[in-house]
Amino acid sequence: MKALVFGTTGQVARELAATTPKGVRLEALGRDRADLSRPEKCAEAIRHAAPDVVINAAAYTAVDRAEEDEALATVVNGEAPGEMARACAALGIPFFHVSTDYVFSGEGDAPWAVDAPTRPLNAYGRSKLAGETAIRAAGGPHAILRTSWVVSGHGGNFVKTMLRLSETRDRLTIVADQIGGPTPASDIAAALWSMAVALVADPSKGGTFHFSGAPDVSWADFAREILRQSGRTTVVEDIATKDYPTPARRPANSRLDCRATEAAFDIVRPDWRVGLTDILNFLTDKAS
Ligand SMILES: NC(=O)C1=CN([C@@H]2O[C@H](COP(=O)(O)OP(=O)(O)OC[C@H]3O[C@@H](n4cnc5c(N)ncnc54)[C@H](OP(=O)(O)O)[C@@H]3O)[C@@H](O)[C@H]2O)C=CC1
Ligand SMILES: Cc1cn([C@H]2C[C@H](O)[C@@H](COP(=O)(O)OP(=O)(O)O[C@H]3O[C@@H](C)C(=O)[C@@H](O)[C@H]3O)O2)c(=O)[nH]c1=O
Ligand SMILES: [Mg+2]
Repeated sequence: MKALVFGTTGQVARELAATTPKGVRLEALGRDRADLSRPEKCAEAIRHAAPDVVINAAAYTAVDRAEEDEALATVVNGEAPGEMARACAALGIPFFHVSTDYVFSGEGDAPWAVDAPTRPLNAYGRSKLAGETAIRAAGGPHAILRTSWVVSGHGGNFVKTMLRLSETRDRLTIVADQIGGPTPASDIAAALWSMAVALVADPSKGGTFHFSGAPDVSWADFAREILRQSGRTTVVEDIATKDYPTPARRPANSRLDCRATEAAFDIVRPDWRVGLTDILNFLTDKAS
């Protein structure tokens, strides 16, 4: 089986490349070979590679920057995945895409079901929702995996931010009223590979799925566990979202109901505290 992956440098893209299963031949395209700001080029790349399955792991992920740059975010996160999905539909091959908890409004405290109404609060969320809609409209076999709060040893993420800030500060103020599931990129890659193998065998298994790490926590609790596991003495103080103003609004409730993913693919929510230990070990080894 040949898999074409969009993205080489991102958190999920790197883990997909590092964990390619036996029997899968991977071709990964970076920005130099497939720029998502040029959606038609991405479709052309799919036709040229003639893969058995396509996974899109590239996206415009700068949430605050997207507020001023919504047009580009919408091309990259909305139009490009739509073009990719149409190219895959024409070839009759399954298309895999990663989406986000930020398509939801964050109301209430119940976990969001896959078919719960979407209402993004920010430009990034709107652009990701546009991608979901375009993929479904393409009409081919596909799976959209919504995940949240992605972390890994690579790229920019909350774990690395907390480690960096704790180098110079004894006290961090972190929002405690946004709740969600931190998700190691390595677990997302494993889920995507299982789903890819399953859908190539049976394309009717597609749809929209949720996948996040457990347990659900606040960013403040997440920060405390990062610092605890790294042996740092920096203290985390809970603050409210209103006391941490940012250009983009973020959902208060990012809990994802992942039960349908377990039922369809036997993929259970991973304990992110275990993945976090692996990430911290990786970063320590890299530094020494
Ligand atoms: N990060 C998170 O917390 C979450 C992410 N997601 C989704 O998961 C997926 C993977 O995210 P993640 O691995 O964290 O992403 P990263 O932010 O780690 O990396 C983004 C990737 O997209 C690439 N990219 C950005 N713009 C373009 C472009 N115009 N053309 C080609 N490539 C481009 C980047 O390439 P380059 O290095 O060249 O810039 C990079 O490889 C995305 O769909 C994201 O929306 C969902 C929930 C949470
Ligand atoms: C650095 C810092 C952040 N925060 C808050 C801001 C924010 O609410 C939260 C997390 O900050 P981040 O900048 O990592 O958040 P953000 O980049 O919005 O993370 C999101 O990225 C996109 C791509 C997704 O799809 C989401 O699932 C989610 O992971 O922590 C503090 O309260 N104090 C701080 O010192
Ligand atoms: Mg971010």
